[in-house]
Amino acid sequence: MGRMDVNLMRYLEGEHFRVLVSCEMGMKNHEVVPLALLAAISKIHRGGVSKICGDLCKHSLIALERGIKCDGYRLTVRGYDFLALRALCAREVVGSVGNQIGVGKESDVYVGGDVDLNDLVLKFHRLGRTSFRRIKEKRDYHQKRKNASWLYLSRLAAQKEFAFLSALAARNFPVPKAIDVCRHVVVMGLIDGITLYHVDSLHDVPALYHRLMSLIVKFASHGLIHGDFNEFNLMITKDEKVTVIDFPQMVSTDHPNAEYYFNRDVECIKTFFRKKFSYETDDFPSLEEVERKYNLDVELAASGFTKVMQKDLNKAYDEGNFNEHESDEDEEEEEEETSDMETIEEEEEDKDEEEMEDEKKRGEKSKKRLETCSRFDAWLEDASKQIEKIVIEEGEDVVEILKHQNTTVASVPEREYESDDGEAPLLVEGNDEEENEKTEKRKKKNKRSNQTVGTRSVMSVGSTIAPEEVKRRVAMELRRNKEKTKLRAKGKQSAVSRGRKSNKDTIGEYAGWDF
Ligand SMILES: Nc1ncnc2c1ncn2[C@@H]1O[C@H](COP(=O)(O)OP(=O)(O)OP(=O)(O)O)[C@@H](O)[C@H]1O
Repeated sequence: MGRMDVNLMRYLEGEHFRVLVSCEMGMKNHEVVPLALLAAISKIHRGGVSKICGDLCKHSLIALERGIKCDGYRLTVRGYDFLALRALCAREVVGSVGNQIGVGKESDVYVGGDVDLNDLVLKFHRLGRTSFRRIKEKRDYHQKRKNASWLYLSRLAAQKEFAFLSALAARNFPVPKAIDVCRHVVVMGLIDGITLYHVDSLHDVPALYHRLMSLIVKFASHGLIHGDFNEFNLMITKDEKVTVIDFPQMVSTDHPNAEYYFNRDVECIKTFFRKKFSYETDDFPSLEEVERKYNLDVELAASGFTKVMQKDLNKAYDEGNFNEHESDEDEEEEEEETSDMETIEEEEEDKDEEEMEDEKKRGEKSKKRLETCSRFDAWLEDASKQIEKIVIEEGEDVVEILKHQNTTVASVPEREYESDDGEAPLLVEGNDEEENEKTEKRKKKNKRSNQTVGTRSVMSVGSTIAPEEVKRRVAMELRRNKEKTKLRAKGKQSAVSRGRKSNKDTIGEYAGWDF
Protein backbone atom coordinates (compact mmCIF):
# COMPACT_ATOMS: atom_id res chain seq x y z
CA MET A 1 0.00 0.00 0.00
CA GLY A 2 1.55 3.18 -1.10
CA ARG A 3 0.88 6.75 -1.86
CA MET A 4 -1.29 7.99 -4.67
CA ASP A 5 0.80 10.00 -7.10
CA VAL A 6 -1.19 13.17 -7.60
CA ASN A 7 1.73 15.39 -8.61
CA LEU A 8 0.81 14.99 -12.24
CA MET A 9 -2.38 16.97 -11.64
CA ARG A 10 -0.31 20.12 -11.25
CA TYR A 11 1.24 19.80 -14.68
CA LEU A 12 -1.75 18.81 -16.79
CA GLU A 13 -3.38 21.67 -18.64
CA GLY A 14 -7.09 22.41 -18.84
CA GLU A 15 -7.37 20.83 -22.27
CA HIS A 16 -6.01 17.56 -20.95
CA PHE A 17 -8.84 17.35 -18.48
CA ARG A 18 -11.28 18.39 -21.16
CA VAL A 19 -10.22 15.41 -23.25
CA LEU A 20 -10.23 13.17 -20.18
CA VAL A 21 -13.82 14.18 -19.39
CA SER A 22 -14.74 13.67 -23.04
CA CYS A 23 -13.34 10.16 -22.82
CA GLU A 24 -15.42 9.53 -19.71
CA MET A 25 -18.52 10.83 -21.47
CA GLY A 26 -17.82 8.77 -24.55
CA MET A 27 -17.42 5.65 -22.46
CA LYS A 28 -21.02 5.92 -21.35
CA ASN A 29 -22.05 4.29 -24.59
CA HIS A 30 -18.79 3.15 -26.12
CA GLU A 31 -16.43 0.45 -25.03
CA VAL A 32 -13.62 2.50 -26.53
CA VAL A 33 -13.95 6.09 -27.68
CA PRO A 34 -12.72 6.75 -31.22
CA LEU A 35 -10.55 9.79 -31.78
CA ALA A 36 -13.20 11.42 -33.94
CA LEU A 37 -15.77 11.21 -31.18
CA LEU A 38 -13.29 12.55 -28.64
CA ALA A 39 -12.66 15.52 -30.91
CA ALA A 40 -16.40 16.07 -31.38
CA ILE A 41 -17.17 15.98 -27.68
CA SER A 42 -14.21 18.04 -26.55
CA LYS A 43 -14.53 20.41 -29.48
CA ILE A 44 -10.80 20.37 -29.85
CA HIS A 45 -9.22 19.84 -33.24
CA ARG A 46 -8.55 16.21 -34.02
CA GLY A 47 -4.83 16.82 -34.30
CA GLY A 48 -4.80 18.57 -30.95
CA VAL A 49 -6.84 15.80 -29.37
CA SER A 50 -4.46 13.25 -30.83
CA LYS A 51 -1.50 15.00 -29.23
CA ILE A 52 -3.28 15.37 -25.90
CA CYS A 53 -4.27 11.70 -26.06
CA GLY A 54 -0.59 10.88 -26.52
CA ASP A 55 0.23 12.80 -23.33
CA LEU A 56 -2.62 11.19 -21.42
CA CYS A 57 -1.59 7.71 -22.58
CA LYS A 58 1.96 8.43 -21.47
CA HIS A 59 0.69 9.11 -17.96
CA SER A 60 -1.67 6.10 -18.06
CA LEU A 61 -4.76 8.25 -17.68
CA ILE A 62 -6.26 6.78 -20.82
CA ALA A 63 -5.23 3.77 -22.89
CA LEU A 64 -5.37 3.11 -26.60
CA GLU A 65 -7.31 -0.03 -27.38
CA ARG A 66 -7.17 -1.80 -30.66
CA GLY A 67 -10.73 -3.02 -30.97
CA ILE A 68 -12.05 -5.56 -33.44
CA LYS A 69 -14.27 -2.97 -35.00
CA CYS A 70 -12.32 0.18 -34.42
CA ASP A 71 -9.49 1.66 -32.42
CA GLY A 72 -10.23 4.03 -29.60
CA TYR A 73 -9.34 5.23 -26.16
CA ARG A 74 -10.64 4.07 -22.83
CA LEU A 75 -10.40 5.81 -19.51
CA THR A 76 -8.12 4.01 -17.09
CA VAL A 77 -8.77 3.61 -13.37
CA ARG A 78 -6.06 6.22 -12.79
CA GLY A 79 -7.74 8.60 -15.20
CA TYR A 80 -11.06 8.20 -13.42
CA ASP A 81 -9.35 8.78 -10.06
CA PHE A 82 -7.83 11.98 -11.41
CA LEU A 83 -11.17 13.27 -12.63
CA ALA A 84 -12.81 12.62 -9.29
CA LEU A 85 -9.94 14.15 -7.32
CA ARG A 86 -9.84 17.24 -9.49
CA ALA A 87 -13.55 17.80 -8.96
CA LEU A 88 -13.23 17.26 -5.21
CA CYS A 89 -10.30 19.70 -5.08
CA ALA A 90 -12.31 22.26 -7.05
CA ARG A 91 -15.15 21.89 -4.53
CA GLU A 92 -12.55 22.46 -1.79
CA VAL A 93 -13.54 19.19 -0.14
CA VAL A 94 -10.15 17.56 -0.59
CA GLY A 95 -6.86 19.39 -0.18
CA SER A 96 -4.44 16.48 -0.03
CA VAL A 97 -4.18 12.74 -0.57
CA GLY A 98 -1.93 10.61 1.59
CA ASN A 99 -1.22 6.94 2.17
CA GLN A 100 -3.40 4.03 1.36
CA ILE A 101 -4.87 2.72 4.59
CA GLY A 102 -7.04 -0.06 3.32
CA VAL A 103 -7.62 -2.26 0.37
CA GLY A 104 -10.89 -4.09 0.12
CA LYS A 105 -12.21 -6.47 -2.49
CA GLU A 106 -13.90 -3.65 -4.23
CA SER A 107 -12.23 -0.49 -3.07
CA ASP A 108 -9.00 1.33 -2.30
CA VAL A 109 -9.06 3.48 0.81
CA TYR A 110 -6.71 6.45 1.25
CA VAL A 111 -6.26 8.86 4.08
CA GLY A 112 -6.38 12.49 3.02
CA GLY A 113 -6.96 15.98 4.24
CA ASP A 114 -9.37 18.80 3.54
CA VAL A 115 -8.17 22.30 2.67
CA ASP A 116 -7.59 23.01 6.38
CA LEU A 117 -5.62 19.74 6.69
CA ASN A 118 -8.25 17.97 8.80
CA ASP A 119 -8.08 14.19 8.32
CA LEU A 120 -10.54 12.46 6.07
CA VAL A 121 -10.87 9.20 4.20
CA LEU A 122 -11.16 8.79 0.44
CA LYS A 123 -12.74 5.54 -0.63
CA PHE A 124 -12.27 4.75 -4.33
CA HIS A 125 -14.81 2.16 -5.41
CA ARG A 126 -13.47 -0.34 -7.91
CA LEU A 127 -16.24 -2.66 -8.78
CA GLY A 128 -14.67 -4.08 -11.90
CA ARG A 129 -12.16 -5.81 -9.67
CA THR A 130 -14.47 -8.71 -8.84
CA SER A 131 -16.33 -10.72 -11.38
CA PHE A 132 -19.46 -9.19 -12.80
CA ARG A 133 -21.39 -12.42 -12.33
CA ARG A 134 -20.75 -12.32 -8.62
CA ILE A 135 -21.86 -8.75 -8.34
CA LYS A 136 -24.94 -9.48 -10.39
CA GLU A 137 -25.85 -12.40 -8.18
CA LYS A 138 -25.25 -10.71 -4.89
CA ARG A 139 -26.07 -7.09 -5.38
CA ASP A 140 -28.52 -4.95 -7.14
CA TYR A 141 -26.22 -2.32 -8.52
CA HIS A 142 -27.30 -3.04 -12.06
CA GLN A 143 -31.03 -3.25 -11.64
CA LYS A 144 -32.25 -3.74 -15.20
CA ARG A 145 -29.10 -2.64 -16.94
CA LYS A 146 -27.63 -5.28 -19.17
CA ASN A 147 -24.33 -3.73 -20.02
CA ALA A 148 -22.72 -2.39 -16.91
CA SER A 149 -19.27 -0.91 -17.14
CA TRP A 150 -16.91 -0.63 -14.22
CA LEU A 151 -17.28 3.13 -14.45
CA TYR A 152 -21.01 2.91 -14.03
CA LEU A 153 -20.92 0.30 -11.30
CA SER A 154 -18.23 2.02 -9.28
CA ARG A 155 -20.06 5.31 -9.47
CA LEU A 156 -23.30 3.66 -8.45
CA ALA A 157 -21.63 1.89 -5.51
CA ALA A 158 -20.19 5.19 -4.30
CA GLN A 159 -23.53 6.97 -4.60
CA LYS A 160 -25.21 4.16 -2.71
CA GLU A 161 -22.64 4.16 0.07
CA PHE A 162 -22.87 7.92 0.44
CA ALA A 163 -26.67 7.79 0.64
CA PHE A 164 -26.49 5.08 3.30
CA LEU A 165 -23.83 6.90 5.32
CA SER A 166 -25.90 10.07 5.34
CA ALA A 167 -29.19 8.35 6.18
CA LEU A 168 -27.70 6.16 8.92
CA ALA A 169 -25.83 9.05 10.52
CA ALA A 170 -29.09 11.01 10.62
CA ARG A 171 -30.60 8.14 12.69
CA ASN A 172 -27.61 8.11 15.06
CA PHE A 173 -26.04 4.92 13.75
CA PRO A 174 -22.30 4.72 14.46
CA VAL A 175 -20.98 5.29 10.94
CA PRO A 176 -18.24 7.56 9.54
CA LYS A 177 -19.35 11.09 8.73
CA ALA A 178 -20.43 11.37 5.09
CA ILE A 179 -18.60 14.37 3.62
CA ASP A 180 -19.01 14.19 -0.14
CA VAL A 181 -19.22 11.90 -3.11
CA CYS A 182 -17.85 12.42 -6.59
CA ARG A 183 -17.92 9.82 -9.34
CA HIS A 184 -16.62 6.63 -7.69
CA VAL A 185 -15.07 8.36 -4.66
CA VAL A 186 -16.74 8.70 -1.28
CA VAL A 187 -15.21 11.20 1.11
CA MET A 188 -15.90 10.39 4.76
CA GLY A 189 -14.60 11.03 8.24
CA LEU A 190 -11.54 9.12 9.44
CA ILE A 191 -12.15 6.60 12.22
CA ASP A 192 -9.22 6.49 14.59
CA GLY A 193 -9.29 2.78 15.26
CA ILE A 194 -8.70 -0.69 13.88
CA THR A 195 -10.98 -3.31 12.42
CA LEU A 196 -12.41 -5.82 14.88
CA TYR A 197 -10.44 -8.49 13.06
CA HIS A 198 -7.19 -6.87 14.25
CA VAL A 199 -8.29 -6.44 17.86
CA ASP A 200 -6.36 -8.87 20.07
CA SER A 201 -7.74 -8.02 23.49
CA LEU A 202 -10.69 -6.16 24.95
CA HIS A 203 -11.39 -4.67 28.36
CA ASP A 204 -14.96 -5.84 28.30
CA VAL A 205 -15.70 -8.63 25.83
CA PRO A 206 -19.39 -9.22 26.80
CA ALA A 207 -20.10 -5.47 26.62
CA LEU A 208 -18.82 -5.29 23.05
CA TYR A 209 -20.68 -8.47 22.11
CA HIS A 210 -23.97 -7.03 23.37
CA ARG A 211 -23.30 -3.68 21.74
CA LEU A 212 -22.84 -5.42 18.41
CA MET A 213 -25.97 -7.55 18.85
CA SER A 214 -28.02 -4.50 19.80
CA LEU A 215 -26.68 -2.78 16.69
CA ILE A 216 -28.00 -5.64 14.54
CA VAL A 217 -31.34 -5.23 16.29
CA LYS A 218 -31.28 -1.44 15.80
CA PHE A 219 -30.75 -1.97 12.08
CA ALA A 220 -33.69 -4.39 11.99
CA SER A 221 -35.93 -2.03 13.94
CA HIS A 222 -35.25 0.48 11.16
CA GLY A 223 -36.24 -2.14 8.60
CA LEU A 224 -32.65 -2.96 7.60
CA ILE A 225 -30.32 -5.94 7.69
CA HIS A 226 -26.62 -5.26 7.22
CA GLY A 227 -25.98 -8.50 5.34
CA ASP A 228 -22.21 -8.45 5.90
CA PHE A 229 -21.92 -7.67 9.58
CA ASN A 230 -18.50 -9.12 10.32
CA GLU A 231 -15.12 -8.33 11.90
CA PHE A 232 -13.84 -6.70 8.69
CA ASN A 233 -16.62 -4.14 8.46
CA LEU A 234 -16.53 -3.03 12.09
CA MET A 235 -13.95 -0.64 13.50
CA ILE A 236 -13.10 -0.41 17.17
CA THR A 237 -11.57 2.68 18.73
CA LYS A 238 -9.26 2.71 21.78
CA ASP A 239 -12.21 3.25 24.11
CA GLU A 240 -13.90 0.26 22.45
CA LYS A 241 -16.52 2.22 20.56
CA VAL A 242 -17.90 0.54 17.43
CA THR A 243 -18.23 2.07 13.96
CA VAL A 244 -19.76 0.28 11.00
CA ILE A 245 -17.69 1.22 7.95
CA ASP A 246 -19.11 -0.77 5.09
CA PHE A 247 -22.61 -1.87 4.11
CA PRO A 248 -22.75 -2.86 0.48
CA GLN A 249 -25.24 -5.69 0.92
CA MET A 250 -27.77 -4.02 3.14
CA VAL A 251 -31.24 -5.47 2.57
CA SER A 252 -34.73 -4.70 3.76
CA THR A 253 -36.35 -6.74 6.52
CA ASP A 254 -39.13 -7.26 3.97
CA HIS A 255 -36.71 -9.16 1.75
CA PRO A 256 -37.85 -12.78 1.15
CA ASN A 257 -34.58 -14.04 2.65
CA ALA A 258 -34.46 -11.45 5.42
CA GLU A 259 -34.37 -14.02 8.20
CA TYR A 260 -31.48 -15.87 6.60
CA TYR A 261 -29.44 -12.66 6.29
CA PHE A 262 -30.31 -11.59 9.84
CA ASN A 263 -29.25 -14.96 11.29
CA ARG A 264 -26.09 -14.93 9.22
CA ASP A 265 -25.07 -11.54 10.70
CA VAL A 266 -25.77 -12.81 14.22
CA GLU A 267 -23.86 -16.02 13.54
CA CYS A 268 -20.84 -14.10 12.22
CA ILE A 269 -20.48 -12.21 15.50
CA LYS A 270 -21.15 -15.29 17.61
CA THR A 271 -18.49 -17.31 15.75
CA PHE A 272 -15.92 -14.53 15.88
CA PHE A 273 -16.32 -13.98 19.61
CA ARG A 274 -16.17 -17.69 20.26
CA LYS A 275 -13.02 -18.17 18.22
CA LYS A 276 -11.14 -14.99 19.08
CA PHE A 277 -12.19 -14.28 22.67
CA SER A 278 -13.55 -17.69 23.68
CA TYR A 279 -16.80 -16.00 24.52
CA GLU A 280 -20.00 -17.97 24.08
CA THR A 281 -23.53 -17.17 25.16
CA ASP A 282 -27.08 -18.20 24.40
CA ASP A 283 -28.13 -14.60 24.40
CA PHE A 284 -28.61 -13.57 20.80
CA PRO A 285 -31.47 -11.89 18.96
CA SER A 286 -33.85 -13.27 16.38
CA LEU A 287 -35.70 -11.33 13.71
CA GLU A 288 -39.11 -12.34 15.04
CA GLU A 289 -38.46 -10.55 18.33
CA VAL A 290 -37.48 -7.31 16.71
CA GLU A 291 -40.08 -4.60 16.79
CA ARG A 292 -40.05 -2.54 13.65
CA LYS A 293 -40.25 1.15 14.48
CA TYR A 294 -38.99 2.95 11.39
CA ASN A 295 -39.05 2.42 7.66
CA LEU A 296 -35.57 3.44 6.71
CA ASP A 297 -35.56 0.57 4.26
CA VAL A 298 -38.40 2.12 2.37
CA GLU A 299 -36.55 5.41 2.31
CA LEU A 300 -33.42 3.81 1.02
CA ALA A 301 -34.95 0.91 -0.91
CA ALA A 302 -32.04 -1.08 0.42
CA SER A 303 -32.52 -4.17 -1.66
CA GLY A 304 -32.09 -2.15 -4.79
CA PHE A 305 -31.32 1.37 -5.65
CA THR A 306 -33.33 4.36 -4.52
CA LYS A 307 -35.53 6.10 -7.01
CA VAL A 308 -34.02 9.42 -6.02
CA MET A 309 -30.53 8.13 -6.69
CA GLN A 310 -31.60 6.57 -9.94
CA LYS A 311 -33.17 9.83 -10.97
CA ASP A 312 -30.04 11.73 -9.99
CA LEU A 313 -27.93 9.26 -11.83
CA ASN A 314 -30.05 9.55 -14.95
CA LYS A 315 -29.77 13.29 -14.66
CA ALA A 316 -26.02 13.05 -14.43
CA TYR A 317 -25.91 10.85 -17.48
CA ASP A 318 -28.33 13.10 -19.30
CA GLU A 319 -25.88 15.91 -18.77
CA GLY A 320 -23.61 13.84 -20.94
CA ASN A 321 -26.58 13.66 -23.30
CA PHE A 322 -26.45 10.04 -24.15
CA ASN A 323 -29.77 9.07 -22.56
CA GLU A 324 -28.09 5.82 -21.78
CA HIS A 325 -29.66 4.75 -18.57
CA GLU A 326 -33.31 5.44 -18.89
CA SER A 327 -34.70 2.09 -19.85
CA ASP A 328 -33.80 -1.18 -21.42
CA GLU A 329 -35.34 -0.17 -24.69
CA ASP A 330 -33.25 2.92 -24.81
CA GLU A 331 -30.19 0.89 -24.09
CA GLU A 332 -30.89 -1.42 -26.96
CA GLU A 333 -31.36 1.49 -29.28
CA GLU A 334 -28.25 3.18 -28.07
CA GLU A 335 -26.26 0.03 -28.41
CA GLU A 336 -27.19 0.23 -32.04
CA GLU A 337 -26.13 3.84 -32.07
CA THR A 338 -22.78 2.86 -30.65
CA SER A 339 -22.21 0.33 -33.34
CA ASP A 340 -23.24 2.90 -35.92
CA MET A 341 -20.55 5.23 -34.73
CA GLU A 342 -18.07 2.43 -34.86
CA THR A 343 -19.09 1.45 -38.36
CA ILE A 344 -18.09 4.89 -39.59
CA GLU A 345 -14.54 3.87 -38.80
CA GLU A 346 -15.04 0.49 -40.38
CA GLU A 347 -16.25 1.61 -43.75
CA GLU A 348 -12.90 1.01 -45.32
CA GLU A 349 -13.13 -2.68 -44.62
CA ASP A 350 -14.59 -5.08 -47.13
CA LYS A 351 -18.08 -6.17 -46.27
CA ASP A 352 -20.87 -8.28 -47.62
CA GLU A 353 -23.73 -6.51 -49.26
CA GLU A 354 -26.11 -7.69 -46.55
CA GLU A 355 -23.98 -6.23 -43.83
CA MET A 356 -23.75 -2.97 -45.68
CA GLU A 357 -27.50 -2.81 -46.01
CA ASP A 358 -27.95 -3.56 -42.35
CA GLU A 359 -25.57 -0.80 -41.47
CA LYS A 360 -27.31 1.62 -43.76
CA LYS A 361 -30.57 0.94 -42.01
CA ARG A 362 -28.98 1.35 -38.64
CA GLY A 363 -27.20 4.47 -39.81
CA GLU A 364 -30.49 6.00 -40.87
CA LYS A 365 -32.06 5.06 -37.55
CA SER A 366 -29.20 6.63 -35.65
CA LYS A 367 -29.36 9.70 -37.86
CA LYS A 368 -33.03 10.11 -37.08
CA ARG A 369 -32.34 9.69 -33.38
CA LEU A 370 -29.58 12.21 -33.48
CA GLU A 371 -31.84 14.61 -35.34
CA THR A 372 -34.41 14.43 -32.56
CA CYS A 373 -31.79 15.12 -29.93
CA SER A 374 -31.90 18.84 -29.26
CA ARG A 375 -28.57 18.96 -27.48
CA PHE A 376 -26.84 17.30 -30.38
CA ASP A 377 -28.49 19.79 -32.74
CA ALA A 378 -27.27 22.64 -30.62
CA TRP A 379 -23.79 21.21 -30.64
CA LEU A 380 -23.87 20.71 -34.39
CA GLU A 381 -25.01 24.29 -34.93
CA ASP A 382 -22.29 25.59 -32.68
CA ALA A 383 -19.67 23.43 -34.37
CA SER A 384 -20.73 24.46 -37.86
CA LYS A 385 -20.59 28.13 -36.85
CA GLN A 386 -17.08 27.61 -35.64
CA ILE A 387 -16.11 25.83 -38.84
CA GLU A 388 -17.59 28.65 -40.92
CA LYS A 389 -15.58 31.15 -38.93
CA ILE A 390 -12.41 29.19 -39.48
CA VAL A 391 -13.12 28.84 -43.20
CA ILE A 392 -13.76 32.57 -43.55
CA GLU A 393 -10.62 33.47 -41.63
CA GLU A 394 -8.46 31.08 -43.64
CA GLY A 395 -10.08 32.17 -46.88
CA GLU A 396 -9.20 35.79 -46.14
CA ASP A 397 -5.67 34.79 -45.37
CA VAL A 398 -5.34 32.99 -48.66
CA VAL A 399 -6.74 35.99 -50.55
CA GLU A 400 -4.29 38.25 -48.73
CA ILE A 401 -1.37 36.03 -49.70
CA LEU A 402 -2.49 35.89 -53.33
CA LYS A 403 -2.88 39.68 -53.44
CA HIS A 404 0.61 40.09 -52.08
CA GLN A 405 2.08 37.64 -54.59
CA ASN A 406 0.34 39.33 -57.54
CA THR A 407 1.68 42.75 -56.69
CA THR A 408 5.22 41.43 -56.28
CA VAL A 409 5.20 39.51 -59.55
CA ALA A 410 3.63 42.41 -61.45
CA SER A 411 6.22 44.91 -60.29
CA VAL A 412 9.18 42.76 -61.15
CA PRO A 413 9.41 43.16 -64.93
CA GLU A 414 9.44 46.94 -64.62
CA ARG A 415 12.07 46.93 -61.95
CA GLU A 416 14.30 44.52 -63.81
CA TYR A 417 14.85 47.05 -66.56
CA GLU A 418 15.28 49.98 -64.25
CA SER A 419 18.72 51.33 -63.60
CA ASP A 420 19.93 52.53 -60.27
CA ASP A 421 20.69 56.01 -61.46
CA GLY A 422 17.25 56.48 -62.88
CA GLU A 423 18.28 56.01 -66.50
CA ALA A 424 15.87 54.94 -69.17
CA PRO A 425 15.17 51.19 -69.45
CA LEU A 426 18.06 49.31 -70.97
CA LEU A 427 17.61 47.51 -74.22
CA VAL A 428 19.53 44.37 -75.08
CA GLU A 429 19.11 44.74 -78.81
CA GLY A 430 21.38 47.14 -80.74
CA ASN A 431 23.47 47.48 -83.85
CA ASP A 432 26.77 48.29 -82.40
CA GLU A 433 28.47 45.21 -80.99
CA GLU A 434 30.59 47.20 -78.59
CA GLU A 435 27.59 49.15 -77.45
CA ASN A 436 25.72 45.95 -76.98
CA GLU A 437 28.53 44.45 -74.92
CA LYS A 438 28.62 47.55 -72.73
CA THR A 439 24.88 47.44 -72.37
CA GLU A 440 25.03 43.78 -71.32
CA LYS A 441 27.67 44.56 -68.72
CA ARG A 442 25.64 47.46 -67.33
CA LYS A 443 22.55 45.33 -67.26
CA LYS A 444 24.35 42.60 -65.34
CA LYS A 445 25.79 45.19 -62.96
CA ASN A 446 22.36 46.65 -62.38
CA LYS A 447 20.95 43.22 -61.75
CA ARG A 448 23.59 42.48 -59.19
CA SER A 449 23.06 45.80 -57.43
CA ASN A 450 19.32 45.25 -57.47
CA GLN A 451 19.82 41.88 -55.86
CA THR A 452 21.91 43.34 -53.07
CA VAL A 453 19.36 46.07 -52.40
CA GLY A 454 16.84 43.27 -52.11
CA THR A 455 13.72 45.32 -52.16
CA ARG A 456 14.03 46.13 -55.80
CA SER A 457 13.91 42.65 -57.32
CA VAL A 458 13.08 39.79 -55.09
CA MET A 459 11.67 37.76 -57.91
CA SER A 460 12.81 37.17 -61.42
CA VAL A 461 10.69 36.29 -64.43
CA GLY A 462 13.58 35.18 -66.61
CA SER A 463 15.84 32.27 -65.83
CA THR A 464 19.59 32.80 -65.59
CA ILE A 465 20.20 29.05 -65.60
CA ALA A 466 20.93 27.43 -68.92
CA PRO A 467 18.02 25.32 -70.27
CA GLU A 468 20.25 22.22 -70.41
CA GLU A 469 21.11 22.63 -66.76
CA VAL A 470 17.42 22.99 -65.89
CA LYS A 471 16.65 19.80 -67.82
CA ARG A 472 19.43 17.97 -66.07
CA ARG A 473 18.26 19.09 -62.64
CA VAL A 474 14.62 18.17 -63.33
CA ALA A 475 15.68 14.71 -64.51
CA MET A 476 17.77 14.29 -61.37
CA GLU A 477 14.86 15.37 -59.18
CA LEU A 478 12.57 12.88 -60.88
CA ARG A 479 15.07 10.10 -60.39
CA ARG A 480 15.45 10.99 -56.72
CA ASN A 481 11.69 11.01 -56.20
CA LYS A 482 11.43 7.59 -57.75
CA GLU A 483 14.12 6.25 -55.49
CA LYS A 484 12.45 7.66 -52.38
CA THR A 485 10.82 4.94 -50.32
CA LYS A 486 7.23 5.49 -49.38
CA LEU A 487 6.89 6.98 -45.89
CA ARG A 488 4.98 4.67 -43.65
CA ALA A 489 2.75 6.30 -41.07
CA LYS A 490 3.40 5.03 -37.62
CA GLY A 491 1.10 4.76 -34.65
CA LYS A 492 -2.62 4.64 -34.38
CA GLN A 493 -3.42 6.17 -37.77
CA SER A 494 -2.07 3.22 -39.62
CA ALA A 495 -3.29 0.64 -37.14
CA VAL A 496 -5.93 -0.71 -39.50
CA SER A 497 -3.61 -1.06 -42.48
CA ARG A 498 -0.93 -2.60 -40.29
CA GLY A 499 -3.48 -5.01 -38.91
CA ARG A 500 -4.48 -6.00 -42.44
CA LYS A 501 -0.88 -6.42 -43.50
CA SER A 502 -0.09 -8.66 -40.57
CA ASN A 503 -3.23 -10.70 -41.28
CA LYS A 504 -2.13 -11.11 -44.86
CA ASP A 505 1.33 -12.18 -43.72
CA THR A 506 -0.14 -14.70 -41.30
CA ILE A 507 -2.40 -16.14 -43.96
CA GLY A 508 0.53 -16.30 -46.36
CA GLU A 509 2.66 -18.00 -43.75
CA TYR A 510 0.08 -20.66 -42.95
CA ALA A 511 -1.02 -21.18 -46.53
CA GLY A 512 1.22 -24.15 -47.16
CA TRP A 513 0.63 -25.89 -43.82
CA ASP A 514 -1.30 -29.10 -43.50
CA PHE A 515 -3.37 -29.61 -40.39
N1 LIG B 1 -13.71 5.75 7.57
C1 LIG B 1 -12.63 4.98 7.70
N2 LIG B 1 -11.72 5.30 8.63
C2 LIG B 1 -10.63 4.56 8.79
N3 LIG B 1 -10.33 3.48 8.06
C3 LIG B 1 -11.18 3.10 7.13
C4 LIG B 1 -12.39 3.84 6.89
N4 LIG B 1 -13.04 3.24 5.89
C5 LIG B 1 -12.30 2.19 5.53
N5 LIG B 1 -11.20 2.09 6.25
C6 LIG B 1 -10.14 1.07 6.11
O1 LIG B 1 -10.16 0.55 4.79
C7 LIG B 1 -10.37 -0.85 4.79
C8 LIG B 1 -11.26 -1.25 3.66
O2 LIG B 1 -12.48 -0.56 3.77
P1 LIG B 1 -13.88 -1.20 3.39
O3 LIG B 1 -14.15 -2.41 4.20
O4 LIG B 1 -14.88 -0.12 3.47
O5 LIG B 1 -13.56 -1.59 1.89
P2 LIG B 1 -14.27 -2.67 0.99
O6 LIG B 1 -13.64 -2.67 -0.34
O7 LIG B 1 -15.72 -2.42 1.04
O8 LIG B 1 -13.90 -3.97 1.74
P3 LIG B 1 -14.54 -5.41 1.63
O9 LIG B 1 -15.53 -5.40 0.51
O10 LIG B 1 -13.36 -6.28 1.37
O11 LIG B 1 -15.17 -5.63 2.97
C9 LIG B 1 -10.95 -1.15 6.15
O12 LIG B 1 -10.62 -2.44 6.57
C10 LIG B 1 -10.37 -0.10 7.04
O13 LIG B 1 -9.11 -0.52 7.53
